[in-house]
Amino acid sequence: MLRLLDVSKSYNNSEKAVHNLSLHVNEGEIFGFLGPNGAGKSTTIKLITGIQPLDSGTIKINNLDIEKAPLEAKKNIGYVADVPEYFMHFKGIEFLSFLRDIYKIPVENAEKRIENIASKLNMLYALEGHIKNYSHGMKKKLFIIGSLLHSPKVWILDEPLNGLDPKSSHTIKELMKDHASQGNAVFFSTHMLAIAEEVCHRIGIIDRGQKLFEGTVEEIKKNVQNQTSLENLFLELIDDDHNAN
Ligand SMILES: Nc1ncnc2c1ncn2[C@@H]1O[C@H](COP(=O)(O)OP(=O)(O)OP(=O)(O)O)[C@@H](O)[C@H]1O
Repeated sequence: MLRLLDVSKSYNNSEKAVHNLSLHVNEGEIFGFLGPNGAGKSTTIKLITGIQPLDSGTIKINNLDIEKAPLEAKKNIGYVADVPEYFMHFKGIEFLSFLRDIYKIPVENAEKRIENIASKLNMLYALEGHIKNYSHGMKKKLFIIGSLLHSPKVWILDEPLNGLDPKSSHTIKELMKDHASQGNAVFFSTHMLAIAEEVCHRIGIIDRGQKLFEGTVEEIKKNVQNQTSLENLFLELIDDDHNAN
Protein backbone atom coordinates (compact mmCIF):
# COMPACT_ATOMS: atom_id res chain seq x y z
CA MET A 1 0.00 0.00 0.00
CA LEU A 2 2.95 2.32 0.81
CA ARG A 3 6.38 1.51 -0.58
CA LEU A 4 9.68 3.40 -0.34
CA LEU A 5 12.62 2.11 -2.36
CA ASP A 6 16.17 3.49 -1.91
CA VAL A 7 14.91 6.96 -1.09
CA SER A 8 17.47 9.71 -0.46
CA LYS A 9 17.18 13.42 0.27
CA SER A 10 19.58 16.15 1.31
CA TYR A 11 18.90 19.84 1.88
CA ASN A 12 21.25 22.41 0.35
CA ASN A 13 23.89 19.80 -0.51
CA SER A 14 24.47 19.11 3.19
CA GLU A 15 24.57 15.66 4.82
CA LYS A 16 21.72 13.41 3.68
CA ALA A 17 18.59 13.88 5.83
CA VAL A 18 17.34 10.54 4.43
CA HIS A 19 19.77 7.99 3.04
CA ASN A 20 18.80 4.97 0.88
CA LEU A 21 15.64 4.35 2.87
CA SER A 22 13.43 1.42 1.89
CA LEU A 23 10.32 0.30 3.75
CA HIS A 24 6.77 -0.81 3.14
CA VAL A 25 3.42 -0.66 4.90
CA ASN A 26 0.82 -3.27 4.00
CA GLU A 27 -2.96 -3.03 3.81
CA GLY A 28 -4.52 -3.24 7.25
CA GLU A 29 -1.27 -2.28 8.99
CA ILE A 30 -0.38 0.46 11.49
CA PHE A 31 3.30 1.33 11.09
CA GLY A 32 5.16 3.45 13.66
CA PHE A 33 8.19 5.42 12.51
CA LEU A 34 10.58 6.08 15.39
CA GLY A 35 13.82 7.96 15.74
CA PRO A 36 15.56 10.65 17.80
CA ASN A 37 15.36 14.39 17.02
CA GLY A 38 16.73 15.17 13.57
CA ALA A 39 16.67 11.50 12.49
CA GLY A 40 14.78 12.22 9.25
CA LYS A 41 11.21 11.30 10.20
CA SER A 42 9.52 14.54 9.09
CA THR A 43 11.65 14.66 5.94
CA THR A 44 10.52 11.12 5.07
CA ILE A 45 6.90 12.16 5.57
CA LYS A 46 7.41 15.24 3.39
CA LEU A 47 8.82 12.99 0.65
CA ILE A 48 5.92 10.54 0.91
CA THR A 49 3.37 13.35 0.71
CA GLY A 50 5.15 15.08 -2.17
CA ILE A 51 5.86 18.25 -0.14
CA GLN A 52 9.59 17.81 -0.81
CA PRO A 53 11.03 16.34 -4.04
CA LEU A 54 13.19 13.19 -3.87
CA ASP A 55 16.89 13.31 -4.79
CA SER A 56 16.68 9.64 -5.77
CA GLY A 57 14.60 6.53 -5.20
CA THR A 58 10.91 5.74 -5.63
CA ILE A 59 7.81 6.15 -3.49
CA LYS A 60 4.55 4.40 -4.36
CA ILE A 61 1.22 5.03 -2.71
CA ASN A 62 -1.38 2.41 -3.55
CA ASN A 63 0.86 1.56 -6.52
CA LEU A 64 0.95 5.18 -7.75
CA ASP A 65 4.34 6.86 -8.08
CA ILE A 66 4.40 10.14 -6.10
CA GLU A 67 6.63 11.76 -8.73
CA LYS A 68 5.17 10.30 -11.91
CA ALA A 69 1.48 10.52 -10.93
CA PRO A 70 1.46 13.10 -8.10
CA LEU A 71 -2.21 14.09 -8.27
CA GLU A 72 -3.53 10.53 -8.37
CA ALA A 73 -1.09 9.43 -5.67
CA LYS A 74 -2.07 12.33 -3.40
CA LYS A 75 -5.78 11.45 -3.67
CA ASN A 76 -4.86 8.28 -1.79
CA ILE A 77 -3.14 10.14 1.07
CA GLY A 78 -4.55 11.72 4.20
CA TYR A 79 -1.88 13.83 5.94
CA VAL A 80 -1.67 15.47 9.35
CA ALA A 81 1.35 17.74 9.92
CA ASP A 82 3.14 17.97 13.26
CA VAL A 83 2.29 21.66 13.62
CA PRO A 84 -0.77 22.29 11.46
CA GLU A 85 -0.68 26.05 10.97
CA TYR A 86 -2.50 26.47 7.66
CA PHE A 87 -5.76 28.19 6.71
CA MET A 88 -5.73 30.14 9.96
CA HIS A 89 -8.22 32.74 8.68
CA PHE A 90 -10.85 30.05 7.95
CA LYS A 91 -13.50 28.83 10.34
CA GLY A 92 -13.12 25.13 11.13
CA ILE A 93 -16.22 24.22 9.13
CA GLU A 94 -15.08 26.37 6.17
CA PHE A 95 -11.78 24.49 6.08
CA LEU A 96 -13.57 21.13 6.09
CA SER A 97 -16.02 22.28 3.38
CA PHE A 98 -13.03 23.42 1.29
CA LEU A 99 -11.48 19.94 1.59
CA ARG A 100 -14.85 18.35 0.78
CA ASP A 101 -14.95 20.34 -2.48
CA ILE A 102 -11.28 19.67 -3.34
CA TYR A 103 -11.86 15.93 -2.97
CA LYS A 104 -15.31 16.16 -4.63
CA ILE A 105 -17.04 14.39 -1.75
CA PRO A 106 -20.88 14.54 -1.91
CA VAL A 107 -22.15 17.07 0.68
CA GLU A 108 -24.30 14.57 2.55
CA ASN A 109 -21.47 12.02 2.88
CA ALA A 110 -19.05 14.71 4.05
CA GLU A 111 -21.53 16.03 6.62
CA LYS A 112 -22.04 12.56 8.07
CA ARG A 113 -18.32 11.93 8.22
CA ILE A 114 -17.57 15.32 9.82
CA GLU A 115 -20.31 14.81 12.41
CA ASN A 116 -19.08 11.30 13.17
CA ILE A 117 -15.38 12.08 13.59
CA ALA A 118 -15.81 15.56 15.12
CA SER A 119 -18.15 14.21 17.79
CA LYS A 120 -15.65 11.48 18.70
CA LEU A 121 -12.97 14.16 19.06
CA ASN A 122 -15.27 16.55 20.93
CA MET A 123 -14.84 19.16 18.19
CA LEU A 124 -18.41 19.68 16.96
CA TYR A 125 -18.87 22.72 19.21
CA ALA A 126 -15.71 24.41 17.81
CA LEU A 127 -16.35 24.13 14.07
CA GLU A 128 -18.01 27.56 13.78
CA GLY A 129 -14.95 29.22 15.37
CA HIS A 130 -11.90 30.58 13.55
CA ILE A 131 -8.92 28.22 13.37
CA LYS A 132 -6.56 31.00 14.48
CA ASN A 133 -8.33 31.00 17.86
CA TYR A 134 -8.02 27.22 18.34
CA SER A 135 -5.53 25.70 20.79
CA HIS A 136 -2.73 23.54 19.36
CA GLY A 137 -4.66 20.37 20.21
CA MET A 138 -7.85 21.69 18.58
CA LYS A 139 -5.92 22.54 15.38
CA LYS A 140 -4.48 19.05 15.36
CA LYS A 141 -7.91 17.50 15.82
CA LEU A 142 -9.42 19.63 13.03
CA PHE A 143 -6.67 18.56 10.65
CA ILE A 144 -7.21 14.94 11.67
CA ILE A 145 -10.91 15.26 10.74
CA GLY A 146 -9.92 16.89 7.43
CA SER A 147 -7.34 14.22 6.64
CA LEU A 148 -9.95 11.46 6.95
CA LEU A 149 -12.79 13.09 4.99
CA HIS A 150 -11.92 11.36 1.71
CA SER A 151 -11.26 7.95 3.36
CA PRO A 152 -7.60 7.83 2.24
CA LYS A 153 -5.95 4.48 1.52
CA VAL A 154 -2.80 5.71 3.29
CA TRP A 155 -3.17 7.85 6.42
CA ILE A 156 0.05 9.64 7.38
CA LEU A 157 0.49 11.45 10.66
CA ASP A 158 3.53 13.35 11.92
CA GLU A 159 3.66 13.13 15.74
CA PRO A 160 -0.13 12.74 15.93
CA LEU A 161 -0.48 12.69 19.70
CA ASN A 162 1.69 15.73 20.46
CA GLY A 163 -0.27 18.20 22.53
CA LEU A 164 -3.40 16.07 22.82
CA ASP A 165 -5.17 15.30 26.09
CA PRO A 166 -5.50 11.64 27.16
CA LYS A 167 -9.08 11.26 25.91
CA SER A 168 -8.24 12.70 22.49
CA SER A 169 -5.10 10.53 22.29
CA HIS A 170 -7.22 7.49 23.02
CA THR A 171 -9.71 8.47 20.30
CA ILE A 172 -6.90 8.99 17.73
CA LYS A 173 -5.53 5.52 18.52
CA GLU A 174 -9.03 4.07 18.04
CA LEU A 175 -9.39 5.97 14.73
CA MET A 176 -6.04 4.51 13.60
CA LYS A 177 -7.17 1.00 14.47
CA ASP A 178 -10.53 1.50 12.71
CA HIS A 179 -8.84 2.90 9.62
CA ALA A 180 -6.37 0.03 9.37
CA SER A 181 -9.06 -2.56 10.02
CA GLN A 182 -10.91 -1.25 6.94
CA GLY A 183 -7.97 -2.39 4.76
CA ASN A 184 -6.07 0.91 4.75
CA ALA A 185 -2.49 1.64 5.85
CA VAL A 186 -1.55 3.97 8.71
CA PHE A 187 1.96 5.44 8.94
CA PHE A 188 2.88 7.73 11.82
CA SER A 189 6.02 9.18 13.34
CA THR A 190 6.42 9.38 17.07
CA HIS A 191 8.87 9.78 19.93
CA MET A 192 6.42 7.95 22.17
CA LEU A 193 7.68 4.40 22.30
CA ALA A 194 4.86 3.15 24.48
CA ILE A 195 2.32 4.24 21.89
CA ALA A 196 4.24 2.54 19.10
CA GLU A 197 4.30 -0.63 21.16
CA GLU A 198 0.61 -0.33 21.98
CA VAL A 199 -0.89 0.25 18.53
CA CYS A 200 1.63 -0.69 15.83
CA HIS A 201 1.65 -3.92 13.88
CA ARG A 202 5.20 -3.07 12.79
CA ILE A 203 7.71 -0.31 13.46
CA GLY A 204 10.68 1.23 11.69
CA ILE A 205 13.57 2.89 13.50
CA ILE A 206 15.60 5.57 11.75
CA ASP A 207 18.67 7.48 12.89
CA ARG A 208 20.74 10.00 10.93
CA GLY A 209 18.65 9.29 7.85
CA GLN A 210 19.26 5.55 7.82
CA LYS A 211 16.95 2.71 8.77
CA LEU A 212 18.23 0.69 11.71
CA PHE A 213 15.30 -1.69 11.98
CA GLU A 214 11.96 -2.62 10.40
CA GLY A 215 9.69 -5.30 11.80
CA THR A 216 7.44 -6.22 14.70
CA VAL A 217 8.23 -5.28 18.29
CA GLU A 218 8.67 -9.01 19.00
CA GLU A 219 11.26 -9.26 16.22
CA ILE A 220 13.25 -6.32 17.51
CA LYS A 221 13.21 -7.82 21.00
CA LYS A 222 14.64 -11.07 19.62
CA ASN A 223 17.42 -9.15 17.85
CA VAL A 224 18.63 -7.26 20.87
CA GLN A 225 19.65 -9.34 23.87
CA ASN A 226 18.68 -8.88 27.52
CA GLN A 227 16.29 -6.00 27.01
CA THR A 228 12.72 -5.86 28.09
CA SER A 229 11.19 -2.51 27.21
CA LEU A 230 11.00 -1.00 23.74
CA GLU A 231 12.61 2.11 25.20
CA ASN A 232 15.76 0.17 26.18
CA LEU A 233 15.86 -1.52 22.79
CA PHE A 234 15.52 1.80 21.03
CA LEU A 235 18.29 3.39 23.09
CA GLU A 236 20.55 0.40 22.48
CA LEU A 237 20.03 0.52 18.70
CA ILE A 238 20.66 4.27 18.49
CA ASP A 239 23.72 3.90 20.73
CA ASP A 240 25.18 1.09 18.58
CA ASP A 241 24.63 3.18 15.46
CA HIS A 242 26.44 6.18 16.95
CA ASN A 243 29.35 4.04 18.21
CA ALA A 244 29.73 2.50 14.76
CA ASN A 245 30.26 5.94 13.18
N1 LIG B 1 13.95 22.61 5.48
C1 LIG B 1 15.15 22.15 5.85
N2 LIG B 1 16.29 22.74 5.42
C2 LIG B 1 17.51 22.26 5.78
N3 LIG B 1 17.69 21.19 6.58
C3 LIG B 1 16.59 20.56 7.05
C4 LIG B 1 15.27 21.00 6.71
N4 LIG B 1 14.37 20.17 7.32
C5 LIG B 1 15.09 19.25 8.00
N5 LIG B 1 16.42 19.49 7.84
C6 LIG B 1 17.52 18.68 8.41
O1 LIG B 1 17.31 17.33 8.04
C7 LIG B 1 17.60 16.45 9.12
C8 LIG B 1 16.37 15.60 9.45
O2 LIG B 1 15.37 16.46 9.98
P1 LIG B 1 13.86 15.98 10.22
O3 LIG B 1 13.04 17.20 10.55
O4 LIG B 1 13.43 15.15 9.07
O5 LIG B 1 14.03 15.04 11.50
P2 LIG B 1 12.95 14.45 12.51
O6 LIG B 1 13.33 13.02 12.72
O7 LIG B 1 11.57 14.71 12.04
O8 LIG B 1 13.26 15.27 13.83
P3 LIG B 1 12.31 15.72 15.07
O9 LIG B 1 11.95 14.45 15.80
O10 LIG B 1 13.21 16.60 15.87
O11 LIG B 1 11.12 16.44 14.51
C9 LIG B 1 18.08 17.32 10.27
O12 LIG B 1 19.51 17.36 10.24
C10 LIG B 1 17.51 18.69 9.93
O13 LIG B 1 18.36 19.72 10.42
